[in-house]
Amino acid sequence: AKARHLKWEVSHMFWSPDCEEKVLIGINGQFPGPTIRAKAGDTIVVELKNGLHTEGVVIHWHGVRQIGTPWADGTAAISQCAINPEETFTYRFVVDKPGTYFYHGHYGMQRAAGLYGSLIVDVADGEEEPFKYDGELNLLLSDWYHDSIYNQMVGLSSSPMRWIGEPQSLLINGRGQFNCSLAAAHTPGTKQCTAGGNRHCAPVILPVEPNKTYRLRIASTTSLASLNLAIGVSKKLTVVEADGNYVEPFVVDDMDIYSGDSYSVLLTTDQDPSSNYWVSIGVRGRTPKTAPALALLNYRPNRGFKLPAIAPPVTPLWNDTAHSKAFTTHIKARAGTPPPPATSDRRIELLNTQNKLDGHIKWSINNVSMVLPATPYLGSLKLGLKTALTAARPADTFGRAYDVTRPPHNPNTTTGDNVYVLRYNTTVDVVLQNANALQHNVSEVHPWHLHGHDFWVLGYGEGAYRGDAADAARLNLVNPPLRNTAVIFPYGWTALRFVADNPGVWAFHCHIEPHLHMGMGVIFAEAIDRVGKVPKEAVSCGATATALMNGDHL
Ligand SMILES: O=C1O[C@H]([C@@H](O)CO)C(O)=C1O
Repeated sequence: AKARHLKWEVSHMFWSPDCEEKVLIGINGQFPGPTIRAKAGDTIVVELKNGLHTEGVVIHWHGVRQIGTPWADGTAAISQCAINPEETFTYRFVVDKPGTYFYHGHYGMQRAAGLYGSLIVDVADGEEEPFKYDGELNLLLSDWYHDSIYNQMVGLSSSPMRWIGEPQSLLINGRGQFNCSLAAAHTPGTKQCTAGGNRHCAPVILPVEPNKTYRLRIASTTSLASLNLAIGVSKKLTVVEADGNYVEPFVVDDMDIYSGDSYSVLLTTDQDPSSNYWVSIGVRGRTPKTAPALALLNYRPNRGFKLPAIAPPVTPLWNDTAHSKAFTTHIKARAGTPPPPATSDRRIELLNTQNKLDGHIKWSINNVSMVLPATPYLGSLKLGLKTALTAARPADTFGRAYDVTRPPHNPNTTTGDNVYVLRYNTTVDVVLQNANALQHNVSEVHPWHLHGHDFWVLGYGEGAYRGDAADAARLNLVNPPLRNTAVIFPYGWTALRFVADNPGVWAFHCHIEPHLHMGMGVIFAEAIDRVGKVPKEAVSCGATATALMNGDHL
């Protein structure tokens, strides 16, 4: 294992990810940010300089559990102070598990402004992956809005709310095409994009040799969109990894990818090699208003930009929920994955509702919408500051009387810290309960992401969770997949289990950027008494703060 030192500077830059010039947040002049490639057991050291002029920044290493380093999790107001302009903060953490990961901003809506990149961890020297392949292709998926995140955030917190709407473009490795199609010949009413050039929005070309097996690494950092990916004519994809955990291999024609998910799938290039083929990414779960993203699977020695004669594969209809459920529930842990403890010590049931607060629209968990504090929890809880927690502790249950099939009877909500205090080494069950939003007959998809852990996804159910024998019978304790992101389907529930064995303060939230911004999350404060020495620069800001902590005074 070795240490990999990286020097990064975050800055605003002009960029044209979908051929329209906008301002986004890049790293070292690149968008997406640099790909980190490491081996399991390596230590990653990122010296991150904030080159934004007037706002803080942090970076979260999505899927890295940060065992023993909770201050490196990169969550503003939770694990650290936002890094001020001109300041440098050093992230130092171990990537202990091979897999497909990514990193992204975790302050305000900076992820949606383009602050993200890939993080790929290979097996340690001398180890082997449990499947074989000849080459690798990396697809980092995102969605893109022409409105700045400042416009978006002001809209979301205005009364009446101005919803961000659907994205203008979907991006593959930071590239998309707005107002034109690479496959215009097959898409009536669209104009053909110019394919070539080295512009920011030039299409992604994925070079392959015929009759080989490729590992596609796919991750989604979308702000809003749930996605589906399909490739070429013989679409067979073998799913082998999810969120940095091996899964029991299974074959699909197309696959769903929710924001926060990552996968590896194996693709055999056994199509007629005289042609190139389309990789198509479409929107699921919400009425799409965004054209599919296309990339070219380039069978060598064809030219990269040789357009396929056949149409792009059509991804399933956005509201074919049965198709989505079939895919998601197919995912099982690969043999050899540790099984969950047979029982839990605590069950936390979290009702997800859309609510109103003085005319503003919020998302609430057990009727409390999360707000983050001025002082990061990791420091304030470790020091036992009386001001660290504001409200009473949130409830572990929402009661069985709530009707999840209708808009909330009383839509009024409050705000709070939503901090759950977890005892060391306890086994915690979380049941995420979906419900009807404010509008009648609307219940949305929400992908929930947990920091600091993988959880076992024990099962999914329809309607209200009752905690009775019938619900218990729906849980898989034999080979549930280990993941860090799990979706709740409309009007359904999802049950998760994890062991609170990683002291720290961990966010658990909807990975839809505007929903988190509207309060859709909770915090797990886990065994704070066992958190090691927190670096001062994580939880105090600037040299004067450090000096004061050293006992100096003004
Ligand atoms: O949070 C959301 O708000 C809108 C809608 O419910 C109100 O405009 C929407 O689709 C969301 O996901």
